[in-house]
Amino acid sequence: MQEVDKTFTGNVVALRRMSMEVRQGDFISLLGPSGCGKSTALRLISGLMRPTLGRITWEGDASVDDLGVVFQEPTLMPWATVEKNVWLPFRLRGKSLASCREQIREALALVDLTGFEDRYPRELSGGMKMRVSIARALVTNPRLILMDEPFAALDEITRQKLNDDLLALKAKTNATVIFVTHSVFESVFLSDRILVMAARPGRVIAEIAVPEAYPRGLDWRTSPEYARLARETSDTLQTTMVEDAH
Ligand SMILES: Nc1ncnc2c1ncn2[C@@H]1O[C@H](COP(=O)(O)OP(=O)(O)OP(=O)(O)O)[C@@H](O)[C@H]1O
Repeated sequence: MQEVDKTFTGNVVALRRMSMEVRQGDFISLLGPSGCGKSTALRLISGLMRPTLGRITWEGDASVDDLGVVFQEPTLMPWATVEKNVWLPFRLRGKSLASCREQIREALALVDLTGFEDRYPRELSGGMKMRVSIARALVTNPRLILMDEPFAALDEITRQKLNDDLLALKAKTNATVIFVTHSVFESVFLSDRILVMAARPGRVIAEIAVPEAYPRGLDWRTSPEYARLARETSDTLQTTMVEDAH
């Protein structure tokens, strides 16, 4: 993404000169206050919208058709079983359920839902529904996973558990992830790069590196380096609020 601008009608500058380079295996967080353009950035990357200015380019065999997307709401089909929900990306590509069963089984195993294939969404907790949604995003083995505040609606304990699970999954698959969040702690825990954004106009004001190796767990969450980076990130975010107040 190079020097991308997105302006909506009414002259709302949702993004100004946003640049970002994503490499295989990166875990990047977009962190910022409401309205700073985080979701707009994801929509541009996913091709749901086009930039007003600037370019988004894909290198090698990466492409906009090779994405998995996870939203804040799990957006499962209530009338379909877990297995059929996870089958959806394949179904949209014209593949039969029988031909995808093995991949669906593997994706459900990755999110710890083996044995839940025949359940319906109403029989699952909020955290489990989110895991189904993650399995659906992973099932095609996409080059890039976009996650838009996936855990924001969950309670703190479930959220921490899913953060741990997401990193375990990253360790297993070396997934490349762009993760939108409002949470300083989540961004420092999960990512290796944090892009701190400010609103009006939406833009990146700082990039903070988190040079801690994966896998990360409780030791990382309770380490002095984690606390120091959370402080630095929080202070940087604070400057966006001060600007906002003026
Ligand atoms: N389709 C649209 N038409 C007009 N304005 C829009 C549209 N989508 C977003 N905006 C505006 O663009 C700006 C950025 O919105 P965006 O949803 O990307 O922010 P965000 O950082 O994801 O916010 P939040 O954290 O609240 O989800 C906001 O001012 C928003 O009102």
